[in-house]
Amino acid sequence: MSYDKELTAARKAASLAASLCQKVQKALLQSDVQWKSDRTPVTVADYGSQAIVSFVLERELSDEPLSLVAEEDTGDLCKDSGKDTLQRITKLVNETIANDGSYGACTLSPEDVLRAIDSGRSEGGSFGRHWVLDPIDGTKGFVRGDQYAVALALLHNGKAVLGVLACPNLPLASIAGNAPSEYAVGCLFYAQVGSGTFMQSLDGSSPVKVHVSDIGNSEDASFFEPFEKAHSMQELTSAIARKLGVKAPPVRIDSQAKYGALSRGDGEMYFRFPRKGYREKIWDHAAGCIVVTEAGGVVIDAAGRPLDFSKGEHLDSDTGIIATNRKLMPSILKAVRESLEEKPSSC
Ligand SMILES: Nc1ncnc2c1ncn2[C@@H]1O[C@H](COP(=O)(O)O)[C@@H](OP(=O)(O)O)[C@H]1O
Ligand SMILES: [Mg+2]
Ligand SMILES: [Mg+2]
Ligand SMILES: [Mg+2]
Repeated sequence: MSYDKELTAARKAASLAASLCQKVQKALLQSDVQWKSDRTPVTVADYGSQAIVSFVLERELSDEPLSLVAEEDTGDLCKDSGKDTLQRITKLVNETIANDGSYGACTLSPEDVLRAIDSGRSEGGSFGRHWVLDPIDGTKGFVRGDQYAVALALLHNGKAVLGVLACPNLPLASIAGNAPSEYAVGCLFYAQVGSGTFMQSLDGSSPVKVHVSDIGNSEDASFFEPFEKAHSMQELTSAIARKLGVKAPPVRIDSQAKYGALSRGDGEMYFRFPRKGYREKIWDHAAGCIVVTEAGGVVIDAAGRPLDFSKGEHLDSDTGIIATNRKLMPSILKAVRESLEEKPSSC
């Protein structure tokens, strides 16, 4: 089955949302950053990006009802204290749509923006088609001026069938070994089931097909992990790396840009071991997962099972998530199993 039409819409939606985010990141005011009840940050760009993606998908795929599972909701924007923020978001969204030019003189009211953001309340599930959106994955990286990604995937009967990652701050050249890059930044990765993974610049250079690294000896391999210490147990990942004889230091960057970098072979492994009690969300992995698997990689949980996106907004991965190539997977799983057995249970 082809998802070409949906992929074209998704690439446009993610690119337009990324242009809104780039504009905000350049002039980010402290007042643009709020803290949600779960003590994680959200900015006008997270909301604006979600509104843009929802608007574009509705317009480009108007022949089917939109089912969107997305991270943000309008709870805080509907309060009196959210009025100014909503105005700011509405202005950003309308400027972004006007700059794009392909939707004529269309302008959204604040109520339209609230509706667009709240179209992301679908539960998803194992039947039918559901879009999955993280409007800014890596908000902490975004606020810090580092890596972040607009991550959009389509699930069909619980399986990711396409994924797009817009990574505005990711260099077009390899970031292997944290290489400082004087190259242009801004990558768009996209993949459709059975058709491989492609990368182009955000300003639309011709796409190149990408493939994960072919390195089969873990001593020659390097790994990505979250920048935020709170998001993954670095003591555990360094124990795993030691067991594998990895010499290179970890490359720590925010967001699913890690999946993008891995899909083009900048590194060979991505380890993510959240602390006990944390439940992963599907929007943090659906797009990155298919970008890596269509590039010839594998994405599994610590028990070696593929990620299951069919159970609503949560991923019930076992302990941690690993992305790598087929050659390295067996030795990684062995090192993970041994390291988990040796890990003090307090972590
Ligand atoms: N304690 C925790 N453990 C693991 N992941 C967490 C976490 N707290 C937040 N996250 C998730 O980590 C994501 C960022 O991934 P990374 O750590 O690879 O940059 C965040 O996405 P958002 O920034 O979209 O909220 C958030 O969903
Ligand atoms: Mg968040
Ligand atoms: Mg996220
Ligand atoms: Mg997010």
